[in-house]
Amino acid sequence: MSVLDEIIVGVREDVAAREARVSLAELKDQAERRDSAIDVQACLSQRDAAVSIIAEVKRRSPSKGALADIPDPAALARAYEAGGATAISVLTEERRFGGSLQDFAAVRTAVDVPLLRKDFIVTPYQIWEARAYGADMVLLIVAALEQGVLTSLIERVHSLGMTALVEAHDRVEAMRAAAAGARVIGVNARNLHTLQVDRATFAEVREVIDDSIITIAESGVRSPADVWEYAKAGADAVLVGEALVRDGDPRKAVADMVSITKHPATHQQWN
Ligand SMILES: O=P(O)(O)OC[C@@H](O)[C@@H](O)c1c[nH]c2ccccc12
Repeated sequence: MSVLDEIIVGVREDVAAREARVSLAELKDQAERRDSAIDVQACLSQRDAAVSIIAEVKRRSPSKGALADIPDPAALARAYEAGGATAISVLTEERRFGGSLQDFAAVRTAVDVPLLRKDFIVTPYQIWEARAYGADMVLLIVAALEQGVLTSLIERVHSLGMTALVEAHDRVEAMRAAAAGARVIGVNARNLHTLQVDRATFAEVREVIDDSIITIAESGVRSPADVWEYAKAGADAVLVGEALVRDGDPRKAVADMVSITKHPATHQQWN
Protein backbone atom coordinates (compact mmCIF):
# COMPACT_ATOMS: atom_id res chain seq x y z
CA MET A 1 0.00 0.00 0.00
CA SER A 2 1.32 3.47 -0.85
CA VAL A 3 1.56 6.21 1.80
CA LEU A 4 -1.44 7.88 0.16
CA ASP A 5 -3.52 4.68 0.40
CA GLU A 6 -2.57 4.27 4.06
CA ILE A 7 -3.53 7.85 4.86
CA ILE A 8 -6.88 7.37 3.16
CA VAL A 9 -7.70 4.23 5.17
CA GLY A 10 -7.28 6.29 8.36
CA VAL A 11 -9.22 9.23 6.93
CA ARG A 12 -12.17 6.98 6.06
CA GLU A 13 -12.26 5.63 9.62
CA ASP A 14 -12.16 9.15 11.05
CA VAL A 15 -14.91 10.36 8.70
CA ALA A 16 -17.11 7.39 9.69
CA ALA A 17 -16.65 8.28 13.36
CA ARG A 18 -17.61 11.93 12.76
CA GLU A 19 -20.56 10.90 10.59
CA ALA A 20 -21.86 8.82 13.49
CA ARG A 21 -21.82 11.96 15.65
CA VAL A 22 -22.97 14.64 13.21
CA SER A 23 -25.47 13.76 10.50
CA LEU A 24 -25.22 15.09 6.97
CA ALA A 25 -28.51 16.93 7.58
CA GLU A 26 -27.01 18.76 10.58
CA LEU A 27 -23.94 19.70 8.55
CA LYS A 28 -26.15 21.08 5.79
CA ASP A 29 -27.96 23.24 8.35
CA GLN A 30 -24.65 24.56 9.66
CA ALA A 31 -23.43 25.22 6.12
CA GLU A 32 -26.56 27.20 5.35
CA ARG A 33 -25.96 29.50 8.32
CA ARG A 34 -22.49 30.44 7.04
CA ASP A 35 -21.70 33.51 4.96
CA SER A 36 -21.19 32.59 1.29
CA ALA A 37 -17.76 31.34 0.34
CA ILE A 38 -15.26 33.93 -0.89
CA ASP A 39 -14.52 33.79 -4.63
CA VAL A 40 -10.97 32.44 -4.41
CA GLN A 41 -10.49 32.37 -8.16
CA ALA A 42 -11.02 36.14 -8.26
CA CYS A 43 -8.59 36.63 -5.35
CA LEU A 44 -5.91 34.53 -7.03
CA SER A 45 -6.18 36.24 -10.38
CA GLN A 46 -5.64 39.69 -8.83
CA ARG A 47 -3.03 41.45 -10.87
CA ASP A 48 -1.23 43.65 -8.34
CA ALA A 49 1.36 40.91 -7.81
CA ALA A 50 2.99 38.38 -10.11
CA VAL A 51 2.07 35.55 -7.79
CA SER A 52 -0.04 35.13 -4.64
CA ILE A 53 1.13 33.45 -1.45
CA ILE A 54 -1.00 30.78 0.21
CA ALA A 55 0.39 30.15 3.69
CA GLU A 56 -0.22 26.82 5.40
CA VAL A 57 -0.84 25.83 9.02
CA LYS A 58 1.03 22.51 9.19
CA ARG A 59 2.35 20.71 12.28
CA ARG A 60 3.92 17.64 10.79
CA SER A 61 4.06 15.49 7.66
CA PRO A 62 4.80 11.88 6.78
CA SER A 63 7.99 12.90 4.98
CA LYS A 64 9.45 15.30 7.57
CA GLY A 65 7.87 14.24 10.86
CA ALA A 66 7.30 17.03 13.41
CA LEU A 67 7.71 20.53 11.93
CA ALA A 68 6.29 22.88 14.58
CA ASP A 69 4.07 22.65 17.68
CA ILE A 70 1.73 25.52 16.72
CA PRO A 71 0.01 25.84 20.11
CA ASP A 72 -2.09 28.73 18.78
CA PRO A 73 -3.09 28.24 15.13
CA ALA A 74 -5.23 31.39 15.21
CA ALA A 75 -2.20 33.51 16.13
CA LEU A 76 -0.16 31.93 13.33
CA ALA A 77 -2.96 32.62 10.87
CA ARG A 78 -3.17 36.25 12.00
CA ALA A 79 0.58 36.58 11.39
CA TYR A 80 0.14 35.12 7.89
CA GLU A 81 -2.70 37.53 7.14
CA ALA A 82 -0.72 40.50 8.49
CA GLY A 83 2.23 39.45 6.30
CA GLY A 84 0.04 39.66 3.21
CA ALA A 85 -0.98 36.07 2.49
CA THR A 86 -3.77 35.96 -0.11
CA ALA A 87 -5.23 32.80 1.41
CA ILE A 88 -4.48 30.39 4.25
CA SER A 89 -4.41 26.61 4.06
CA VAL A 90 -5.26 24.62 7.19
CA LEU A 91 -4.42 20.92 7.37
CA THR A 92 -7.30 19.06 9.00
CA GLU A 93 -5.95 15.49 8.64
CA GLU A 94 -5.18 14.30 12.18
CA ARG A 95 -3.14 11.13 12.07
CA ARG A 96 -0.23 12.08 9.81
CA PHE A 97 -0.35 15.87 9.73
CA GLY A 98 -1.52 16.63 13.29
CA GLY A 99 -4.30 18.91 12.06
CA SER A 100 -7.99 19.05 12.96
CA LEU A 101 -11.28 20.74 12.22
CA GLN A 102 -10.81 22.51 15.57
CA ASP A 103 -7.71 24.16 14.11
CA PHE A 104 -9.75 25.14 11.09
CA ALA A 105 -12.50 26.65 13.26
CA ALA A 106 -9.94 28.61 15.31
CA VAL A 107 -8.35 30.03 12.16
CA ARG A 108 -11.75 30.86 10.65
CA THR A 109 -12.67 33.08 13.57
CA ALA A 110 -9.24 34.78 13.49
CA VAL A 111 -8.89 35.93 9.86
CA ASP A 112 -10.92 37.24 6.92
CA VAL A 113 -8.81 35.89 4.05
CA PRO A 114 -10.08 32.84 2.11
CA LEU A 115 -9.36 29.47 3.74
CA LEU A 116 -8.42 26.20 2.12
CA ARG A 117 -9.41 22.97 3.85
CA LYS A 118 -6.40 20.72 3.30
CA ASP A 119 -7.33 17.09 3.79
CA PHE A 120 -7.76 13.86 1.93
CA ILE A 121 -11.29 14.30 0.65
CA VAL A 122 -12.99 11.14 -0.56
CA THR A 123 -16.67 11.72 0.21
CA PRO A 124 -19.27 14.50 -0.24
CA TYR A 125 -19.68 14.51 3.58
CA GLN A 126 -16.21 16.07 3.95
CA ILE A 127 -17.12 18.78 1.43
CA TRP A 128 -20.23 19.72 3.38
CA GLU A 129 -18.11 19.66 6.51
CA ALA A 130 -15.65 22.09 4.89
CA ARG A 131 -18.48 24.50 4.07
CA ALA A 132 -20.04 24.11 7.52
CA TYR A 133 -16.70 25.21 9.02
CA GLY A 134 -16.50 28.18 6.65
CA ALA A 135 -14.05 26.93 4.02
CA ASP A 136 -13.77 28.79 0.71
CA MET A 137 -11.57 26.27 -1.04
CA VAL A 138 -11.21 22.49 -0.80
CA LEU A 139 -8.31 20.29 -1.85
CA LEU A 140 -9.04 17.30 -4.09
CA ILE A 141 -6.14 15.00 -4.91
CA VAL A 142 -6.32 13.43 -8.38
CA ALA A 143 -4.13 10.47 -7.37
CA ALA A 144 -6.59 9.56 -4.61
CA LEU A 145 -9.74 9.62 -6.71
CA GLU A 146 -11.16 7.62 -9.58
CA GLN A 147 -12.15 9.91 -12.48
CA GLY A 148 -15.94 9.73 -12.03
CA VAL A 149 -15.63 10.44 -8.31
CA LEU A 150 -13.22 13.31 -8.96
CA THR A 151 -15.66 14.87 -11.43
CA SER A 152 -18.59 14.65 -9.05
CA LEU A 153 -16.62 15.95 -6.05
CA ILE A 154 -15.43 18.96 -8.08
CA GLU A 155 -19.06 19.63 -9.04
CA ARG A 156 -20.12 19.40 -5.42
CA VAL A 157 -17.44 21.86 -4.29
CA HIS A 158 -18.40 24.36 -6.99
CA SER A 159 -22.13 23.93 -6.38
CA LEU A 160 -21.57 25.03 -2.76
CA GLY A 161 -19.88 28.21 -4.03
CA MET A 162 -16.39 27.06 -3.05
CA THR A 163 -13.39 26.53 -5.31
CA ALA A 164 -11.79 23.14 -5.81
CA LEU A 165 -7.99 23.10 -5.71
CA VAL A 166 -7.33 19.98 -7.75
CA GLU A 167 -3.89 18.57 -7.09
CA ALA A 168 -1.77 16.87 -9.73
CA HIS A 169 1.71 15.35 -9.51
CA ASP A 170 2.37 14.87 -13.20
CA ARG A 171 1.07 15.77 -16.65
CA VAL A 172 -1.40 12.89 -16.88
CA GLU A 173 -2.98 13.88 -13.56
CA ALA A 174 -3.15 17.53 -14.66
CA MET A 175 -5.01 16.50 -17.80
CA ARG A 176 -7.37 14.38 -15.70
CA ALA A 177 -7.97 17.40 -13.44
CA ALA A 178 -8.87 19.63 -16.38
CA ALA A 179 -11.11 16.97 -17.93
CA ALA A 180 -12.92 16.62 -14.58
CA GLY A 181 -13.76 20.34 -14.58
CA ALA A 182 -10.99 21.86 -12.46
CA ARG A 183 -10.61 25.65 -12.70
CA VAL A 184 -7.69 25.74 -10.29
CA ILE A 185 -4.94 23.13 -10.53
CA GLY A 186 -2.19 22.67 -7.94
CA VAL A 187 1.02 20.98 -8.97
CA ASN A 188 2.60 19.22 -5.99
CA ALA A 189 6.36 19.02 -6.40
CA ARG A 190 6.51 16.27 -3.80
CA ASN A 191 6.63 12.87 -5.46
CA LEU A 192 4.00 10.67 -3.83
CA HIS A 193 6.08 7.53 -4.01
CA THR A 194 9.51 8.76 -3.01
CA LEU A 195 8.26 11.79 -0.97
CA GLN A 196 11.13 13.77 -2.51
CA VAL A 197 10.55 17.32 -3.74
CA ASP A 198 11.54 18.28 -7.28
CA ARG A 199 10.63 21.93 -7.95
CA ALA A 200 11.15 21.42 -11.70
CA THR A 201 7.91 19.39 -11.72
CA PHE A 202 5.84 22.58 -11.80
CA ALA A 203 7.25 23.91 -15.08
CA GLU A 204 7.00 20.51 -16.71
CA VAL A 205 3.35 19.98 -15.74
CA ARG A 206 2.37 23.63 -16.35
CA GLU A 207 2.98 23.12 -20.08
CA VAL A 208 -0.07 20.91 -20.50
CA ILE A 209 -2.41 23.21 -18.54
CA ASP A 210 -4.56 25.70 -20.43
CA ASP A 211 -3.94 29.39 -19.62
CA SER A 212 -7.57 29.84 -18.57
CA ILE A 213 -6.86 27.65 -15.54
CA ILE A 214 -5.29 29.11 -12.40
CA THR A 215 -2.16 27.22 -11.35
CA ILE A 216 -0.69 26.84 -7.89
CA ALA A 217 2.83 25.58 -7.24
CA GLU A 218 2.85 23.44 -4.11
CA SER A 219 5.66 22.27 -1.83
CA GLY A 220 9.36 22.81 -1.36
CA VAL A 221 9.40 26.63 -1.23
CA ARG A 222 12.24 27.59 1.14
CA SER A 223 12.72 31.26 0.39
CA PRO A 224 11.58 34.28 -1.65
CA ALA A 225 13.96 33.09 -4.37
CA ASP A 226 11.96 29.89 -4.77
CA VAL A 227 8.76 31.95 -4.99
CA TRP A 228 10.40 33.98 -7.74
CA GLU A 229 11.35 30.81 -9.63
CA TYR A 230 7.80 29.49 -9.48
CA ALA A 231 6.47 32.89 -10.62
CA LYS A 232 8.81 32.78 -13.62
CA ALA A 233 7.52 29.31 -14.45
CA GLY A 234 3.98 30.75 -14.65
CA ALA A 235 2.45 29.99 -11.24
CA ASP A 236 -0.47 32.21 -10.21
CA ALA A 237 0.11 31.29 -6.57
CA VAL A 238 2.50 29.30 -4.41
CA LEU A 239 1.55 27.23 -1.39
CA VAL A 240 4.08 27.32 1.44
CA GLY A 241 4.04 25.32 4.66
CA GLU A 242 7.24 24.13 6.29
CA ALA A 243 9.35 27.24 5.63
CA LEU A 244 6.74 29.43 7.34
CA VAL A 245 5.87 27.24 10.34
CA ARG A 246 9.57 26.79 11.13
CA ASP A 247 10.31 30.52 10.92
CA GLY A 248 10.36 32.39 14.26
CA ASP A 249 8.73 35.40 12.57
CA PRO A 250 6.02 34.04 10.26
CA ARG A 251 4.61 37.50 9.53
CA LYS A 252 7.94 38.69 8.19
CA ALA A 253 8.58 35.39 6.39
CA VAL A 254 5.32 35.81 4.46
CA ALA A 255 5.93 39.53 3.91
CA ASP A 256 9.36 38.80 2.40
CA MET A 257 7.80 36.32 -0.01
CA VAL A 258 4.98 38.73 -0.87
CA SER A 259 7.38 41.59 -1.47
CA ILE A 260 9.40 39.68 -4.04
CA THR A 261 6.18 39.09 -5.97
CA LYS A 262 5.67 42.85 -6.14
CA HIS A 263 9.20 43.57 -7.31
CA PRO A 264 9.04 45.72 -10.48
CA ALA A 265 10.93 43.14 -12.51
CA THR A 266 8.52 40.33 -11.60
CA HIS A 267 5.59 42.64 -12.08
CA GLN A 268 6.59 43.81 -15.55
CA GLN A 269 7.54 40.45 -16.79
CA TRP A 270 4.47 38.53 -15.71
CA ASN A 271 1.55 40.89 -15.76
O1 LIG B 1 5.63 22.24 3.57
P1 LIG B 1 5.81 22.58 2.11
O2 LIG B 1 6.90 21.81 1.45
O3 LIG B 1 5.92 24.07 1.92
O4 LIG B 1 4.47 22.09 1.36
C1 LIG B 1 3.23 22.71 1.57
C2 LIG B 1 2.12 21.93 0.83
O5 LIG B 1 2.40 21.97 -0.53
C3 LIG B 1 2.04 20.49 1.31
O6 LIG B 1 1.74 20.52 2.68
C4 LIG B 1 1.00 19.65 0.58
C5 LIG B 1 0.74 19.71 -0.75
N1 LIG B 1 -0.25 18.82 -1.08
C6 LIG B 1 -0.64 18.20 0.04
C7 LIG B 1 -1.66 17.23 0.20
C8 LIG B 1 -1.88 16.79 1.47
C9 LIG B 1 -1.14 17.25 2.55
C10 LIG B 1 -0.13 18.19 2.39
C11 LIG B 1 0.11 18.69 1.13
